[in-house]
Amino acid sequence: MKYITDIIPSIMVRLEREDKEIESLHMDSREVTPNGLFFCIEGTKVDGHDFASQAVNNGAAAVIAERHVDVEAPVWLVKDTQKVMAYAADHFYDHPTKDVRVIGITGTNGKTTTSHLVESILNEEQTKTGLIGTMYAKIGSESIETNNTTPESLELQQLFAGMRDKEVKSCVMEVSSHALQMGRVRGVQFRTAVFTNLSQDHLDYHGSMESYRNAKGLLFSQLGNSFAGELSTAVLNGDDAASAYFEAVTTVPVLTYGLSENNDIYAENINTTGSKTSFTLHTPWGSTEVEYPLLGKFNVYNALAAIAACIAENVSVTSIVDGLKHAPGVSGRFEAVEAGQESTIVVDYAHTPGGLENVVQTAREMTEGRLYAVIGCGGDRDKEKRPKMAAVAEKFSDMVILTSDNPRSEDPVSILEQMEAGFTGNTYEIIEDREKAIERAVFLAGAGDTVLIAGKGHETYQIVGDQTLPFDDRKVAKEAVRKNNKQA
Ligand SMILES: CC(=O)N[C@H]1[C@@H](OP(=O)(O)OP(=O)(O)OC[C@H]2O[C@@H](n3ccc(=O)[nH]c3=O)[C@H](O)[C@@H]2O)O[C@H](CO)[C@@H](O)[C@@H]1O[C@H](C)C(=O)N[C@@H](C)C(=O)N[C@H](CCC(=O)O)C(=O)O
Ligand SMILES: Nc1ncnc2c1ncn2[C@@H]1O[C@H](COP(=O)(O)OP(=O)(O)OP(=O)(O)O)[C@@H](O)[C@H]1O
Ligand SMILES: N[C@H](CCC[C@H](N)C(=O)O)C(=O)O
Ligand SMILES: [Mg+2]
Repeated sequence: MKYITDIIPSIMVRLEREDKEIESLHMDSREVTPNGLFFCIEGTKVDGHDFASQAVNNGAAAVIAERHVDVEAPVWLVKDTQKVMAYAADHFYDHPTKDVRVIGITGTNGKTTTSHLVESILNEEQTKTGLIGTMYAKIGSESIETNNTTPESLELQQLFAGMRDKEVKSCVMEVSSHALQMGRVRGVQFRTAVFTNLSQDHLDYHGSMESYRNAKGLLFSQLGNSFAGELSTAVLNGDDAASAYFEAVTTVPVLTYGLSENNDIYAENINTTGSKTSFTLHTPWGSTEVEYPLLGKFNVYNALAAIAACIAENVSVTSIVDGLKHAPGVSGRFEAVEAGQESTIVVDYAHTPGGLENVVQTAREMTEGRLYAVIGCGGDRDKEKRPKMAAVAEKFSDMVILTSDNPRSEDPVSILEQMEAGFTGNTYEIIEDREKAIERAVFLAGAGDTVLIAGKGHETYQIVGDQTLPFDDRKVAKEAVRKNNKQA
């Protein structure tokens, strides 16, 4: 049991307030339980202030709001409920990140992949680690469903508290630019913060590349001395121009990684054999050979980011080498689909021009025959990336099939027209139905050819309007091979 004054810094409160004992924190009126504290959040669809009375009817002891709401319970007025909620959650759960070391990863692409590499390395030394990201949250081997890449603060701090209770020593997490901008991670004590890369995404939300970058910068500007008095570390991709900004906004020591020798940590002699990559790793403390089961230059960066983060976390070189070697493939990231077909079929999560460029190039390099790219762009997301993704796919493939990828509330045909504007030639087809688009590519591809199906990766659904329908690129591709064999 805690009092409101125990969890809300007084400086954030605007007017006098009546203290209350509270047992739980809520941002959804429908989930409020007796003696809960309800935070009114203005969302994109509705305004939480309109649900304050429902929250009180459900037993809320008090309400935290940005403006007056007419309810039979004390109302505490604050400037920004979402940010106050983040601090309150950290206090409510008694600062879990004091005990759980948090490694935060931000950047446009590579967060999920890098976090899994870090997890694999940490598991060499720790029996139970935590992970929070796009696909799920994990406490040891227990997987917990999440909605967002970086959950809202209440869910996030609850996850950290669960980790602390289960004696998790370290947690690696993806920190999205949305989360940084909305303050979901305020109060989180990051020990190591990692930057992967910056390229275009989410301009619908951030407005410009500069404010997108600045949002990511919040991870580095909020780094400082940890509760334990230890220094935090900023791990930066020294080959990416945005790192100069992150270095400028942080006060903590910086460790850089990349392919150029100017970096503290860099790779040399990169080699690919079968499904494995190896390189010579150079660090200020010595050199060693590493090997891991991922392909592509972009994954060299992800491996280096994971290595640098683990060096910052004092993990031994032996564990780093072994952890990378034993790293499992990440679901839906350059995942090969095997259904006995003659062609190579790869499912990937590239959903930005930068991500797609890397992955199409990697597919091109490993393809002797023709490369077929099946791509789409999400609805209710950055519109500017649509023609750019089409252009990038056209540049490196022999044929592009444009199709739907979570059109959400938008007209799928209009999304496809916006993508089509990016083509300069005519080696493409437009097949709105994703299943048919995949079937078409599988039908066209023969021995030596590759079909790259990008955009949905691990997703097992297609969001059309407000319906979430089952859809898994891997299953559909397998079924397409089966149908194709039957017809032949
Ligand atoms: C734009 C955005 O970030 N939206 C998030 C937001 O939802 P919303 O704004 O639609 O909320 P809303 O439905 O309008 O409701 C407003 C408030 O009223 C409350 N409410 C609502 C109804 C009711 O009856 N009672 C009630 O109290 C809601 O609980 C909420 O507190 O709050 C939800 C709960 O935390 C989030 O799940 C949701 O993320 C949605 C799913 C989303 O798509 N977010 C994306 C843009 C996002 O955050 N992406 C990033 C980056 C991904 C990447 O890596 O590229 C991420 O971290 O996931
Ligand atoms: N370091 C990288 N540089 C460029 N592209 C990358 C890199 N790593 C992965 N990609 C591409 O981006 C896709 C998504 O990778 P991943 O899921 O690791 O990124 P993410 O940052 O977690 O994405 P999200 O923003 O959706 O959480 C991959 O499928 C691949 O195509
Ligand atoms: N985290 C990204 C994932 C995009 C995946 C793609 N399949 C889409 O729906 O646009 C986003 O929410 O923008
Ligand atoms: Mg991710």
